Amino acid sequence: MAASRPPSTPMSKIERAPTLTPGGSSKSKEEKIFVTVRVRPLSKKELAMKDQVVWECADSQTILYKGPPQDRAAPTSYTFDKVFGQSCQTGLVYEDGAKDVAMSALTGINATIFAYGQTSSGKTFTMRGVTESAVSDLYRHIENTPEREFTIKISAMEIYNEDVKDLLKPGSGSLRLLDDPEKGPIVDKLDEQVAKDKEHLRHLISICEEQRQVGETALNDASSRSHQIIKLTVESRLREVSGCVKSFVASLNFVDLAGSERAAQTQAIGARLKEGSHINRSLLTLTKVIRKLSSEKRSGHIPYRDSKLTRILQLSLGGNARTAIICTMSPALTYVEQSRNTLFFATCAKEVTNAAKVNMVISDKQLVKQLQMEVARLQAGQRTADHASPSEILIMEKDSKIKQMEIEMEELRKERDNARSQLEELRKKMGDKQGWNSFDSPQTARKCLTFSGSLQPSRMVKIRNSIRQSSTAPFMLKHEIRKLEQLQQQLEVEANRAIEVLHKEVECHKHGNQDAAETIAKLQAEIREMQSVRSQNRDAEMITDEGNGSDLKDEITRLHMQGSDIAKLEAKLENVQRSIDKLVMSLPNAGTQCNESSTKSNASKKKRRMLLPLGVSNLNRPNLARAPCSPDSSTRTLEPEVENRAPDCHTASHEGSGKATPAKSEDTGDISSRDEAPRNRGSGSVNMKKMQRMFQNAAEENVRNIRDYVTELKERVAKLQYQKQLLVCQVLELESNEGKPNDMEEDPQENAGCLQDGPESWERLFKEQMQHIIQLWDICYVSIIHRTQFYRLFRGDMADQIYIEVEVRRLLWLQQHLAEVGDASPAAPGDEHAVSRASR
Ligand SMILES: Nc1ncnc2c1ncn2[C@@H]1O[C@H](COP(=O)(O)OP(=O)(O)OP(=O)(O)O)[C@@H](O)[C@H]1O
Repeated sequence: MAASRPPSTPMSKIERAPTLTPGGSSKSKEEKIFVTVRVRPLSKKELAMKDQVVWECADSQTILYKGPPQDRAAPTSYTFDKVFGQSCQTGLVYEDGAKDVAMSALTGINATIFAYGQTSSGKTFTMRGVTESAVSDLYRHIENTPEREFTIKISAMEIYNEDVKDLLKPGSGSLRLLDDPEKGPIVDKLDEQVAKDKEHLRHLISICEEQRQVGETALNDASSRSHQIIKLTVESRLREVSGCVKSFVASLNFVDLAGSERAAQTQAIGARLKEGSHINRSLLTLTKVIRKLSSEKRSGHIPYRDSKLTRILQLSLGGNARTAIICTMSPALTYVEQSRNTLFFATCAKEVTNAAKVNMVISDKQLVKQLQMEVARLQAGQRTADHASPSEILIMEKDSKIKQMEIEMEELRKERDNARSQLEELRKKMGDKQGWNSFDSPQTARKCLTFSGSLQPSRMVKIRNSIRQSSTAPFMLKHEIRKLEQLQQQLEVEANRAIEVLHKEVECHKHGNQDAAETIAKLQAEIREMQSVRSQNRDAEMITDEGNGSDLKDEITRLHMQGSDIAKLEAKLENVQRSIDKLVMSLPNAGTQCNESSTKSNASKKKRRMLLPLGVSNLNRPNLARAPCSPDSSTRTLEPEVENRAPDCHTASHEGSGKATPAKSEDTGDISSRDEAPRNRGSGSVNMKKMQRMFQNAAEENVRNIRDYVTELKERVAKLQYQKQLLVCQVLELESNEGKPNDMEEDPQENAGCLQDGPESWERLFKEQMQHIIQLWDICYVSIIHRTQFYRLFRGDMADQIYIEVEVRRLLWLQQHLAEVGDASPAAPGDEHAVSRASR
């Protein structure tokens, strides 16, 4: 029943109702048509006829039949959303019966208010007041809502004799009805005007009323002969426009129907009769539609299309709109049947359910802008994909390659990190096992310094780096220092032994050179004295070494102290050799075999004197950068197999002299060998001269052998001196680099790989390094003398590897130094200018 209707929305809420968020409510809301009944007062004619008032409003929603009993089946009480008695003003009817629905248009909800009733029941009277109030309220709301911009448009039509006519455009003829898929039925070419303001709208509305077909009937002097529909389109949007803001748009229809009439009562004839016929027919269709819509079985056919009125009002009848129907009726008994029909219609109408929803649209301007942006985006994508210029294609390809390279670089970084971590683990393990800070065996040290590969530029850099790493390692230097110390001691012993043997040989050789013998004896005494001093020093050094290990600086200092000793030894050997040379020259068989070597030896001695031997006072970098002193004055080629090796007595003596080795006879002091003694004893008839000559020849041979042996010792001492110099260079380099970060990454992996290399690899590496050294000699203006000495002394023994590396290291430093002073251009071999520079 209508009694269960929710109360209408107060106007105050409508005026300041919060604006709905666009898109916040697109869901429809079902709502039944709001139906009210207004009973007008008795008209003058009804009063004149003393017609009886038979309808009375019992309350605001109930109307009762108070007249004489008629049809017992007819109800006497009707309830609606609102009933307005004879004294109610139109304002109240609007407020309570239409305003809520009308103001829905401000929030995007379609709204329709129409009046239904018999002719002269007061439909036009009511609708004019309702429309006027709604217009007033619309503009009042607009004025109170400055944040939104509103637009109100008006169009108006009448359905007169089933023709649709434009009330704002008189003479436009009958307009067609079209079905729009979205909007529903629309009137084609219906004029629509924008109301500039409230007055303008009122003016336009008044024009519509003036254009409406009105005719005089018996019941109404100004009877509306058509259905009038004034349509207001209300649009609103926020004034601060953003891209996503949409507008509300809704239609507010004011429908003033023509009244049903009975021809007998209206006494219509002619046109009026025809009009009445159309009116009644369309109203009958409306009634059918309402009845259908109000029935429980709504799924059946709704005859909207049976009349233009129902077609045009289709959305307002059971569709997307809120609808309010004001049914007007006369209270007179005379029209009780028509009033009952109205109440029956109203009763049906209040059962019709609509499904109204907020209508949001994007304005054309916004829509165009949005579409333009979308088109631009699509065009850009299309151009990129299909119509890129050559330069754009190139850039895209580059970008793709860069991305690919970045990916590959990332993979390489990961591989590098993995390799480093694995290497670090390997180092730790090896460090734990053998202790990288202390090499106990020369073999281990040598393996650590092993290189392999070809002498490509990159390989050269690796060699340099490895040299930097390996040759500057303190433990390696210490090891080499110790080795040199041993060699030095060994040479001292050998030299003393050789001198002793020589001395005995000379003493036993009666016709030997007495001066030489004295000289040898004197030297022998000096050497013994030197040995005694060396033994004391060595005892003290051993005490130091038994501690926590001596400092490298101390080591090299001690080696230098020994260096003075070995220099003395070298000088003594020089003297001994000179004496032996004199002795040999005094021998009867002294031939030309010795002349050549002696001549060259003397020349070498002169050269050697021109060069300063390395001493303590030379321990500074510039001096060290010079070519080291020439240690040798002999032309004898030093065989690799005897280098730095203690020769045994047999190998020290040349072939054919082993049987006459003086060492074998030193115990007895006899110059004759034991092998020779029986021979002497068993040959008493032998000519003594012949015997003496044989002894003399043997003695001479011994002397020559001793001379060769001494020469060999000299060579070894010279090499020892040279090695010491290189070690000093390296120690100084190490000290100068102390605390500095290593600017080159160590490549332990490379060294680890070299551990597997053998002598063949070393031979190849030696050749490469020598090529490198020769190149650096040219670059660094190294003297020809130094080159010759180095080339002769280091012939590829693996034990000399460290000195090869040190030479490279020294030359690299020299190259860098010369580059800094701006003179590092390669010199042609034999260039005197170059020689002088490298020797300065
Ligand atoms: N509530 C009312 N109070 C006072 N007078 C009214 C009321 N309703 C209608 N009238 C008067 O009744 C007469 C007929 O009213 P109206 O023209 O509005 O009827 P109608 O239903 O529109 O008729 P029709 O269908 O023929 O056009 C008018 O003169 C009008 O002034």
